[in-house]
Amino acid sequence: MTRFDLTGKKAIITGAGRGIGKALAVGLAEAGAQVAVVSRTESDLQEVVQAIEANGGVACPIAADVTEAGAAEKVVAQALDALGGLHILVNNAGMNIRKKAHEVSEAEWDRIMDLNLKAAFFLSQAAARTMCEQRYGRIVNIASVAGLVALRTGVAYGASKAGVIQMTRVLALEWSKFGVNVNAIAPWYFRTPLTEALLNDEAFVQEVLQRTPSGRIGDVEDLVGPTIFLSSDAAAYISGQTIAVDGGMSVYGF
Ligand SMILES: NC(=O)C1=CN([C@@H]2O[C@H](COP(=O)(O)OP(=O)(O)OC[C@H]3O[C@@H](n4cnc5c(N)ncnc54)[C@H](OP(=O)(O)O)[C@@H]3O)[C@@H](O)[C@H]2O)C=CC1
Ligand SMILES: C[C@H](O)[C@@H]1OC(=O)[C@H](O)[C@@H]1O
Repeated sequence: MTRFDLTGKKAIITGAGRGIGKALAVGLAEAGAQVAVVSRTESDLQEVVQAIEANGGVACPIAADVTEAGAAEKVVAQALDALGGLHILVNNAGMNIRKKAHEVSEAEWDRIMDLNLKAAFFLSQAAARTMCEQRYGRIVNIASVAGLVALRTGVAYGASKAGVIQMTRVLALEWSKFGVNVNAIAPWYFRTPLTEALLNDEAFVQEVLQRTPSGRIGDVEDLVGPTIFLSSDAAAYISGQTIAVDGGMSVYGF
């Protein structure tokens, strides 16, 4: 078994109904993990489960709104029941409402924070009870380069993702001694339903490419390898880190 093999590992991936989370769920299953896929839309989840099973993998759907009170405990309990254990949590579910700072409402701020940061924390807290007790766990938080540098994508979103990055560091400080490593991935633009409208505007795409040394928009497959790595034994001594998967964007000075 190679150090990147996830055979025998049980994983929860949130936001796995489409976009990045769907690619991560399929990828972790291909690497050997049994996966619980979480989102609100059951039909999306069934499609992902069928795709994983068609590849010979094991998956179970958990339809849930992770921002609901008590959802984290329920999702983790359902995954433990369905998979018989838990080793990996990928906090991927996230959303954005792109507004200038003058225009952001309290309700919009709360919606973004509730999903991107609060839900990720309480799912981590619920999963870590099992992970710390068994002295093994991998938590991978999907942040954004918006949490590292200032983007035009909105202050609430950027603050939520910066919060995810700092939450990653503090949870790593508390839980690494139990063999529970907590890391984050910070993507730049990838073509998904979340960014479809933006990336259908060729002028906007050209602006993105001008800030991207690699010269291309990310493909969701570019995120699968780094997520498998951080979920695997190969990352046994890595905790609290954020890996920018951004084509070099976050280091582009001038
Ligand atoms: N695409 C990009 O360019 C980038 C994305 N990211 C981050 O990557 C992550 C995934 O983004 P992306 O794949 O583009 O987003 P999508 O909007 O394409 O997919 C989001 C997924 O999350 C699920 N979801 C949304 N709200 C909830 C909820 N309340 N409870 C449970 N599941 C929910 C959606 O399913 P449903 O609606 O059925 O619940 C869907 O499966 C996010 O955290 C995003 O911030 C970061 C940088 C760049
Ligand atoms: C790179 C950002 O995270 C990107 O910006 C957006 O507008 C989308 O919300 C993506 O998350």
